[in-house]
Amino acid sequence: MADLLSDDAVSTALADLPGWERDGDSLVRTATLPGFLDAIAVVDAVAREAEAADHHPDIDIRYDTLTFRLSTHSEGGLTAKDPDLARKISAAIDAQA
Ligand SMILES: C[C@H](O)[C@H](O)[C@H]1CNC2=NC(N)=NC(=O)C2=N1
Repeated sequence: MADLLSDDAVSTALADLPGWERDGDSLVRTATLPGFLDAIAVVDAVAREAEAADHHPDIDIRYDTLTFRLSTHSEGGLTAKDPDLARKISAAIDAQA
């Protein structure tokens, strides 16, 4: 169980998450990596973080471009788990870019 974030709390979290935007009940980031294998390396790193957190993003893979979408399905919206995983996804992108 995790509390839904208020609109203000979401805005505050986004101020610290360059590249991420709110889309309704989701946080979304698209990133282009140097190539396909770099993109897959990011997906692999994110998969490990997601398993550790028991919180899983939707991931769209288009050659060298990844789109991550985060929401807490069990709560029907955004919780602290979403910006927490967004930070880890951004770190994985930065490590591979
Ligand atoms: C049983 C397990 O903890 C739940 O299904 C988890 C797994 N991963 C999840 N990921 C996301 N994004 N939202 C959830 O509500 C969620 N629930």
